[in-house]
Amino acid sequence: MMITLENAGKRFNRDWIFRSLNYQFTSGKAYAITGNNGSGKSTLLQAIAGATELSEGTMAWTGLTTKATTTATNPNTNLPAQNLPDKATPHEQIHRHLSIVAPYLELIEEMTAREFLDFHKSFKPLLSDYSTIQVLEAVELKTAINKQIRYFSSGMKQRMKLAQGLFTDVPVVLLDEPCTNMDSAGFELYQSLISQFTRQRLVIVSSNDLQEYGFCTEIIDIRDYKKGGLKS
Ligand SMILES: Nc1ncnc2c1ncn2[C@@H]1O[C@H](COP(=O)(O)OP(=O)(O)OP(=O)(O)O)[C@@H](O)[C@H]1O
Repeated sequence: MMITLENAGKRFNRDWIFRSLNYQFTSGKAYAITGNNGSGKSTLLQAIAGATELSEGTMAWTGLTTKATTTATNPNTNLPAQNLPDKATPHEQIHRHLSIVAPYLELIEEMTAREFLDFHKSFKPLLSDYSTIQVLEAVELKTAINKQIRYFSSGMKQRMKLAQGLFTDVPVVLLDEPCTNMDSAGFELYQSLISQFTRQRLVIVSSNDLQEYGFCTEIIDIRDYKKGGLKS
């Protein structure tokens, strides 16, 4: 699958956050969005997620396969359904195909770790072969399985967010400052999880910290897309 930005721009009031951004993100690759504080990394990530509208240009997700049966055919061509031309996913459905880890997305503090993951998987399945317990084990939170999230430390909450983000069965993983509040063991865990669970997916990391985005092969410096002023 692909995410394509064409002539994309976003502004808040009179300030352009980014502009004239042409870019194609493809499955199986990892991308980093870098830039100083307030430069627009999170804004770009939210635009890619379809959570914020662009002010100009377009953003399209194409090539997402709906699990067609082998007997389904295109009535116009009689070819198997998987040969149908790529159709852009409607923006209101994009959220179904992504997981996002971000400081501004809160956990449900009244729930225990187990309840939270069970609730989450009723909307989006976990990676096959992973039970709630196995996911919590993988992020080293098994001993906190029945603890309410409100009593978690900030680093434990971040591990919980990573569990939700990386173990959800979706093709696109968006990570905004994914190691916020993590200690050195947390960074190591993050890097190990990334190498195990993101290989076949499209991953985009918004960060200034090489420990968070060092595995990415493509770098987008948001400061390269600042040209232009207010169009009148
Ligand atoms: N809803 C909004 N309304 C107005 N301005 C906004 C809004 N959201 C973000 N901004 C502004 O857009 C700019 C980019 O913010 P953004 O959060 O994308 O930056 P960032 O690069 O992710 O920053 P940081 O590294 O500090 O997380 C900032 O100047 C911010 O104040």
